[in-house]
Amino acid sequence: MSVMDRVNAFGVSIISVLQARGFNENIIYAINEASNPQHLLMFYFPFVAVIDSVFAAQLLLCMAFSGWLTSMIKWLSLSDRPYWWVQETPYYPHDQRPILTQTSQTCEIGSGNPSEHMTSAVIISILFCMWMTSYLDECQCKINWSSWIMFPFCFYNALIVMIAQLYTAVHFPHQCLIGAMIGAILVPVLCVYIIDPYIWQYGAVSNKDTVVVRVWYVLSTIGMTLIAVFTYYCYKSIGWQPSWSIKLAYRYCDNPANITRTSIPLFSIMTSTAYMLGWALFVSPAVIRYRYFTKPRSIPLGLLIALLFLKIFQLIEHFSCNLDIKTYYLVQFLVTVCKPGLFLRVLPSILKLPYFCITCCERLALKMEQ
Ligand SMILES: O=P(O)(O)OC[C@H]1O[C@@H](O)[C@H](O)[C@@H](O)[C@@H]1O
Repeated sequence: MSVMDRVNAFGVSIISVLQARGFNENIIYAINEASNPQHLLMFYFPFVAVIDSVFAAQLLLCMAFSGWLTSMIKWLSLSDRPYWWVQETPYYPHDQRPILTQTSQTCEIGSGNPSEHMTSAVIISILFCMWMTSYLDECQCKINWSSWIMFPFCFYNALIVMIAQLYTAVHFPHQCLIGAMIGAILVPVLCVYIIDPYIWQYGAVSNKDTVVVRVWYVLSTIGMTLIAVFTYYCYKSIGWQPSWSIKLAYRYCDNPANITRTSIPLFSIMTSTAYMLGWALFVSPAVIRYRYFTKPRSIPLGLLIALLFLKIFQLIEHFSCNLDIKTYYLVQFLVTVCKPGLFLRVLPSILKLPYFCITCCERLALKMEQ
């Protein structure tokens, strides 16, 4: 028995205890959906962008980079998920194999380590706390005990998502902990060394032309894409089957209709690099002009337009999902690259339009009166 088998078996015992205890499945499903990395970028990001472009820019890069990193680690770690491991492993004697209940969210098809849901949950929690702290500072509401709320908030958020992930038998506990750790390390590193210096123009980037910095970011994204492609073909050349986990998922998933093509690491890498490219192309220090305290801006109009954009993306998704897989990926890639431009450049400018029109009308009326 390997150490990994023992760790996995310990995880299966925890999952069995949770499943035996029973939870409200609708709440568990909602928690998993709310921490789904694709949903965070697809739905949270546009609405966060309406409120605060700096928060949105931080969220976008942290999520995109973590998507790329976790997918790469998944490829390298080649790790199992509980729902198929219990049925495959020789660890248990035949008559003592535990039975894990499967739900409609169990059949994830990528390899299991780390949990991307956990990374996303930790990222959004920490960023939200950072944003809240800055908001309270701005409102002169310096609350000394804010850290007493913020840290437990992040911790309980992570714990709730971990329980939901374990309950659905998608991950082992250690995979959740590794996912959480990645999120907790990535946010400070990316914010302190990349995002904030660029947006607030301090440190090494402050002496450089924005265009030069942007070119560097684009080249970095291309480099990361090449690393992913290189890893993929290196693996293939040594006889690794990228589809190994997909085959296991189809073999052991009770209802294969629950398997979605967007849950494979390749799709996650494609969307992550597209978001990073969009970030490199469209994020600039100008995003500080559109923050929660910036006036005058019409937030209801912003929310409406964000909904409209989302509807358009849904339609594109609807029509492109019948295309062959390569064209589908290409369409998704192009749409994803444009999203940061739409939500961080176009949308904030539109929010100022009603006030601009009112000011123009007032000036015109004043002139006519004179
Ligand atoms: O590693 P996890 O938490 O199981 O997440 C895997 C995948 O889960 C899917 O539900 C998401 O749509 C993907 O974006 C994600 O890559």
